[in-house]
Amino acid sequence: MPVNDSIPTTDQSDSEALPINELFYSLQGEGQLAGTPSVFVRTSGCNLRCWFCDSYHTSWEPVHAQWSLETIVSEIQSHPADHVVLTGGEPLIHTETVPLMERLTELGYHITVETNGTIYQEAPIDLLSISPKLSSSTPVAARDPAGNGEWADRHETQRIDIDTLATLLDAYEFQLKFVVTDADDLPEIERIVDRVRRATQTTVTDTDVLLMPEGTTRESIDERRNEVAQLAMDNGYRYTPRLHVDLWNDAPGT
Ligand SMILES: C[S@@+](CC[C@H](N)C(=O)[O-])C[C@H]1O[C@@H](n2cnc3c(N)ncnc32)[C@H](O)[C@@H]1O
Ligand SMILES: Nc1nc2[nH]cc(C(=O)O)c2c(=O)[nH]1
Ligand code: SF4
Ligand SMILES: [Mg+2]
Repeated sequence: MPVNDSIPTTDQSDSEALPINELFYSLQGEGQLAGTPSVFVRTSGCNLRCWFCDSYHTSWEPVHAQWSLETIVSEIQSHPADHVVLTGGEPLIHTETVPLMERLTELGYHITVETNGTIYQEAPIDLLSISPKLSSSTPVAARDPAGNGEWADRHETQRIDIDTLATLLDAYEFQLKFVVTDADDLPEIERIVDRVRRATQTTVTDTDVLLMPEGTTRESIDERRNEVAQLAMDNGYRYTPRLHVDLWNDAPGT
């Protein structure tokens, strides 16, 4: 999934440039702000390797061009939205996202950051959409999309960092958005939420916890939607759709 070739790439000495995989205008498909017109800025590179990653070309096989802060901002301004979603890959591995968020805040944008919750950056973030990764995301050999389980140990070691999660919750408005593959994920979600509650100063209500069905196509979401909705009801958690998948299936740039 290459980036838009018509955008000039910057020279490598630009200290605020970012590796951009794609930038597009859509409706926020997930979480509390689902349905909100938003510009998505997708950085490339990730410290984890979920077997199901729906952004394969930012994690398993990164593809990107270096875009200057000015280019990113002017591309954002070309769309009729006042919400920006910074995602990836893992956007917070890049310190250059901080000046970008500062500039966007000066311009009056609402900023959501989609993150796996393993990295803290101090930045003007309006909603931190944290998606802590469960053991069912680990790329064991049988589920490895690119190799033979070489990433499994590293992913397993890094995917949950309770202290960082607590720091993030204390710093930002947040949602905790878990990708659910089946009912076996629920005990682990409860354990993580319980550990985070004990580590943070911030109140985490059950409706701050969102369950989202795993799946990148209408067919796969159809298979899980009702089971995940029922699990949300049974536990008092919130359900979130994947509205973009319902609307546009797996079309690029949506
Ligand atoms: C590609 S990730 C990028 C942000 C960050 N690395 C993270 O994982 O939160 C964006 C969102 O898509 C979710 N996601 C990725 N693959 C998915 C899949 N196959 N089914 C459902 N959600 C998925 C992630 O959990 C996260 O909430
Ligand atoms: N429409 C739409 N909504 C989204 N919400 C979070 C996304 C992401 O990939 O982070 C995403 C995405 O890729 N598309
Ligand atoms: S943490 Fe996010 S970007 Fe990284 S592999 Fe998992 S879903 Fe993909
Ligand atoms: Mg996505």
